[in-house]
Amino acid sequence: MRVHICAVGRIRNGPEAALIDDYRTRFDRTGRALSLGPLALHEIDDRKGGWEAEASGLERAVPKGAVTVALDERGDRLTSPELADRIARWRDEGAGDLAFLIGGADGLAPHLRRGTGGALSLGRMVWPHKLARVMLCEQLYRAASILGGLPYHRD
Ligand SMILES: C[S@@+](CC[C@H](N)C(=O)[O-])C[C@H]1O[C@@H](n2cnc3c(N)ncnc32)[C@H](O)[C@@H]1O
Repeated sequence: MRVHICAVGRIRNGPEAALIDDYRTRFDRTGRALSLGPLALHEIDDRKGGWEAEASGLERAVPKGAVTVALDERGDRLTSPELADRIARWRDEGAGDLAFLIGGADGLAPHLRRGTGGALSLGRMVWPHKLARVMLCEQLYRAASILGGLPYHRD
């Protein structure tokens, strides 16, 4: 199952880019034996068009038929093993693509705040979109390490 992050805003250089690259590489390496990945990033321009343009950019970036999960602070608060279980279930049910959606400064348009795979919260506080992307990449790597039986996650 291919995994996608469709996110408003561009991250070029800096600490967030380095962390995202690191977790993405680790996810791809660990996921290969688990039929997970690669992890693709799709960035939507946040400089023109406002909310509606961002929403249609996100919709265009999502592969046809993908299970979609919105990142939203009002979403489901899962443990890391619960997220890993959900990802394994979508994979085992035959989903070809899994796409996570991250909004920009104004958040996701209301109709995108819950995907076909629900909404995922990283806690009740609001994080900058760049940090939300880093945290999601880390949780994806953590999920792969849990499913692969690696000693990275400790309860
Ligand atoms: C700066 S936040 C936007 C906050 C905006 N006020 C809202 O109502 O969504 C940018 C994006 O980061 C993600 N994000 C921020 N905090 C989050 C959290 N606690 N859980 C899940 N996603 C979060 C969401 O995708 C959000 O659209």
